[in-house]
Amino acid sequence: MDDTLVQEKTITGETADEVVIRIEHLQKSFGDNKVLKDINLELHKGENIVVLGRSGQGKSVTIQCIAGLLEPDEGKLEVLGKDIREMSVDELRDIRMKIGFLFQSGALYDSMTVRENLAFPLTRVLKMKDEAEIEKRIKDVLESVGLEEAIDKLPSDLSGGMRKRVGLARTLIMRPEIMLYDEPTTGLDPITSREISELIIKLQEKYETSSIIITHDMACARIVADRIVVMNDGEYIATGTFDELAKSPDELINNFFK
Ligand SMILES: Nc1ncnc2c1ncn2[C@@H]1O[C@H](COP(=O)(O)OP(=O)(O)OP(=O)(O)O)[C@@H](O)[C@H]1O
Repeated sequence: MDDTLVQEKTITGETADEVVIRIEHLQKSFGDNKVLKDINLELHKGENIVVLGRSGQGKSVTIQCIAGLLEPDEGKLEVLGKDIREMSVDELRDIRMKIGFLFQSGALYDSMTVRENLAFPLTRVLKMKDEAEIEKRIKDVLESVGLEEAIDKLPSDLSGGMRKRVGLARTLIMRPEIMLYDEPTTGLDPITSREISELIIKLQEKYETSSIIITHDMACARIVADRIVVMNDGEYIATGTFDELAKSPDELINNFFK
């Protein structure tokens, strides 16, 4: 495909489906460091977008803005139909519950068993009290990630891949509508990485989430991406499918696929 076509194809995608995240002219600086210069993106319901870009380009900063962990300086950032910058504290808290954020580390509590790690967000955040319902949700989500047998184990008893699965389960147990993944396969061997990538797709279908996935793992990108956006110098400079971008004559884009 002609690269110009890829470049000109709108970063906002082409379907008229429901938009769950709409970003327009988003900017974010840290002191003199202008990290996000002009970010524009639409994530549609059920879509998986992968963000590629060299280190330090602002990929994580963008999703931290979406998750409400960082405040943008300028621009529009609509999540599930409402601008995050205009939300009250209560609205922001409600929207955060609809966003699942999977960090690189998975961030499990080491001193808690898998069951306790999974119960924690239900009792502390959702304020659930019905123990039978809590146990049901834990077992259901563990079955989804294929880890029923690990329920009484501590994170230290699990492999890196298993910890990732528990991290995924802990995010999904909140039944988020949107999933944000920051390098979900980092530190895993290629086979486990592939298993996690396939699991991401399976879980997206089961829980009907829409996702933004930051990754440097091109095998993961190939498996999970409906669409890829390439970030450079504070902007998204191109979008397309894996195969479209892989054929781009633009060296900056093409380099990711070598
Ligand atoms: N909380 C913060 N305070 C100050 N500077 C920050 C903060 N968070 C990120 N930055 C800076 O923003 C820039 C982009 O960081 P970011 O982590 O988003 O990059 P990235 O594209 O995700 O990189 P990588 O692929 O290495 O994870 C970096 O220069 C970083 O130092």
